[in-house]
Amino acid sequence: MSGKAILRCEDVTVSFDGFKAVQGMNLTLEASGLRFLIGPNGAGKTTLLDAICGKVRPSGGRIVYEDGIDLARRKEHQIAELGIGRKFQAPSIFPTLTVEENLELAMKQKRGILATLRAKLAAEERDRLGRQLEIVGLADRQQARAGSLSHGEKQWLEIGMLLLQEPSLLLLDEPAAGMTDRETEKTGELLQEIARERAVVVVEHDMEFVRNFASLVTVMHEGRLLLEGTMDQVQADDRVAEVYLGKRREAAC
Ligand SMILES: Nc1ncnc2c1ncn2[C@@H]1O[C@H](COP(=O)(O)OP(=O)(O)OP(=O)(O)O)[C@@H](O)[C@H]1O
Repeated sequence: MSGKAILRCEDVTVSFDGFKAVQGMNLTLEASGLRFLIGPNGAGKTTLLDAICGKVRPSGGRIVYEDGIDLARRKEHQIAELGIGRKFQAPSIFPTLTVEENLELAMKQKRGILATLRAKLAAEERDRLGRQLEIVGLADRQQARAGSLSHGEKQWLEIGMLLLQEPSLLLLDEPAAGMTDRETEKTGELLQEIARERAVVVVEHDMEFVRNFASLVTVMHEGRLLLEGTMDQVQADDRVAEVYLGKRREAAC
């Protein structure tokens, strides 16, 4: 691995009433790039993202961000302010507002001002909003009510809203779930694009999606790191086949 790490999970453990959902997990992320996090159900993938964004507190280990900030000691809102964005499966958009208004609100949150929607955006901000609409492919849906968007478009809008907060690290849970094939492809392309300038971690079950868009894959099993590598390496690994792909094959029978 080359480049500078933006995040290092060192021996991270998360317990729920004594049950270790994550146990001694290690993960290093560079400042940019798309990382897929895979593993069978219950492997601890979502819990690891929850620990990084402060939704749950690790019982052991360190989560070191940038130049030595230990996230395990920070509160969820502080972690968000440090530049870590989290997207859950269900989009949290305002359905009665337009696409543009949703993005405006996201931008104002970044400024930390509870301005009304009527407050004029500075020209520079307007440009940024326009660019964001282009990036997430919603330029022609700007005036549409968010509630009227397709499932895929809603997900992209939320990604756009998160990007306006200028995260250095973006964590996403199955962003393409429930999407059409075309939407899934667009989502993969979007993730690759946004991962040029920031670290992006995607928890994913759709192996075809991972195969099409992953360069580096981290496999978790029973709360631990099982393997890290390219999708080819992951697919060729017997342990992965046993714990993950094998289980999937059995399930499909
Ligand atoms: N709040 C909680 N309280 C108790 N147990 C939990 C809690 N959250 C998760 N777990 C347990 O921790 C384990 C890991 O769950 P987690 O959701 O992180 O796995 P996952 O790899 O994301 O799975 P999936 O792919 O099915 O979403 C599971 O056994 C789950 O039941």
